[in-house]
Amino acid sequence: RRCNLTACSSKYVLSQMHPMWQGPLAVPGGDRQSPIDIVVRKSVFDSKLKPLETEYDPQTCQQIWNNGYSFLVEYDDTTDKSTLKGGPLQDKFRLCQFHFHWGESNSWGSEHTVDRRLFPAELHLVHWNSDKYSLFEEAVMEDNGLAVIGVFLKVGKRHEGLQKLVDALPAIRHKGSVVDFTRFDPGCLLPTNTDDYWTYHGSLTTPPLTESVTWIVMKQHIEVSHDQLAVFRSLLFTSAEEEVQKSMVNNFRVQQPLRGRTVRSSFT
Ligand SMILES: CCCCCOc1ccc(S(N)(=O)=O)cc1
Ligand SMILES: [Zn+2]
Repeated sequence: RRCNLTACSSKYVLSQMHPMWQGPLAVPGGDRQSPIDIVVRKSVFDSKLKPLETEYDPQTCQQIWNNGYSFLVEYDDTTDKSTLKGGPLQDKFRLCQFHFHWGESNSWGSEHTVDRRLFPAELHLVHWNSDKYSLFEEAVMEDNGLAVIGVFLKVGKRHEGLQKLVDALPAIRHKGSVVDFTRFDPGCLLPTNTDDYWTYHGSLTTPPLTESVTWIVMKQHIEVSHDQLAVFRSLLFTSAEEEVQKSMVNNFRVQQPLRGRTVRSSFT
């Protein structure tokens, strides 16, 4: 693993080039990077944190595609039809896509950890602040531009709602493949209890790693079956033209320094 440490002033964290898709492990001046380890006993209960309010319209679901890092289910975010508000948020946020991160084995794969505990996968529901901005691409550059809900996946019973998505994956095995995907309610992927969560200010976990995300990490996980997760691993990082096919696994970023941030909890 090549790591060209650059000379670093106090302002710059050590920058290491990392192989594969992760890009730089840290960005110059990055003091609110994601993901992080959530140290439960150091999180601070905040009674002002409200319950999450999600209103997702399955009719806004459009397509599912393999972008070479993960697979994304994309929603029509030209109107306020699928929205998130409440929780730690002051504004209304529009759902634009959801995707997952997972490992090559069930022992790891999540991006966030809880007291260093790794989960086999993690779901990210990505929303942008439609009260303040008019496009995701605009919001992604702003401090309060994005809100991402993180949900941990555990291996257990089969997730009936997920199966429609799993059945679509063979059609998008290669990087760049897109297929229509409609009438999918992402609410079915949320845990039954959405009142208990941790929240902190962080960043995108893939390039451009911009520090524009209010993270909302659910305390309660969802369960998916071993076989459902195995289909995630049948996806490929590589496009159909490339000679060497690489299976899409371990598409997670390593935990980043907390840099003095406080993680708040909505529960005691
Ligand atoms: C200007 C184009 C940006 C494309 C990248 O968008 C992203 C990247 C990462 C995440 S994640 N893993 O932190 O939820 C969410 C959205
Ligand atoms: Zn993600």
